[in-house]
Amino acid sequence: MPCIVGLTGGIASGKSTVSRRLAEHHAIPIIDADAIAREVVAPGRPALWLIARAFGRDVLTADGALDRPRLGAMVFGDAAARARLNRITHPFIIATMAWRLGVALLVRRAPLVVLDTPLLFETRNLLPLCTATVVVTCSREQQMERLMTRADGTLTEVQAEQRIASQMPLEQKAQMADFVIDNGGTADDLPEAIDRFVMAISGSVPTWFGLLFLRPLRAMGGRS
Ligand SMILES: CC(C)(COP(=O)(O)OP(=O)(O)OC[C@H]1O[C@@H](n2cnc3c(N)ncnc32)[C@H](O)[C@@H]1O)[C@@H](O)C(=O)NCCC(=O)NCCS
Ligand SMILES: Nc1ncnc2c1ncn2[C@@H]1O[C@H](COP(=O)(O)OP(=O)(O)OP(=O)(O)O)[C@@H](O)[C@H]1O
Repeated sequence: MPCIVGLTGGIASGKSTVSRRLAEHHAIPIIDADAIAREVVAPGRPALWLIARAFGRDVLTADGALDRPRLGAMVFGDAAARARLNRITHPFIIATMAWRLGVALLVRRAPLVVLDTPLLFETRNLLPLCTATVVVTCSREQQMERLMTRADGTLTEVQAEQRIASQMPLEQKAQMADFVIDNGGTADDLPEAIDRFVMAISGSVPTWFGLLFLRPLRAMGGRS
């Protein structure tokens, strides 16, 4: 029985860094919601047309692509606008993720697949599929600092704070998860924490337990 791990965290807490090591060092297939979220809004795709209809043609660049900074500025400080964007994009993202999960499990016969999903606990759409969940954590100050550094001057402090506030608090996610990868140390500390997690997931959560107990519990909205 394969194991499907839902990987999540807060914005800039280190999910992609963890995913990269899981893929490169442990050969685990990763299905990356952020990457798919970009694919489904590529020029010519129906989601982009729906976004332009809902938010106006101003959210497109001169060459017809999505103006991500502009749309980001519109949705991260406005819950209603964000919900509207999520209603458009999430069905396309979920369908693509489910399809790729099917390919990884049935065609590639992967024993373990990771769904890298920032909003795993917020939307709960993919939670019923997961046999285990893991959250990448760090402090709020580290989140701010990493987010600002990565944005390289393109985000104001207020915008960075809005992005953090648009997600469930990281401590709450950590409480809901089966596993936590602490990324509160340096980048050099992280590989060891990831490898410990891989050992734990390979040994201590029998998939039958996840499928029989954790998944139905999550589907009912209960805590794992
Ligand atoms: C608003 C958009 C255009 C901003 O693009 P931008 O390039 O600045 O950010 P990027 O897509 O790289 O996302 C960075 C991080 O922001 C956070 N984030 C993205 N979308 C959302 C959202 N709707 N709600 C809360 N947090 C979000 C995630 O932690 C994500 O990892 C883009 O994030 C988007 O289209 N979001 C809607 C799709 C979505 O929900 N994606 C998240 C994965 S399901
Ligand atoms: N332990 C660490 N110390 C310092 N910087 C780190 C550490 N871990 C990751 N980073 C850096 O922090 C930034 C955010 O990391 P990463 O992109 O992995 O986060 P994420 O959770 O995937 O972000 P997002 O939610 O935006 O997709 C990156 O620039 C990364 O190089």
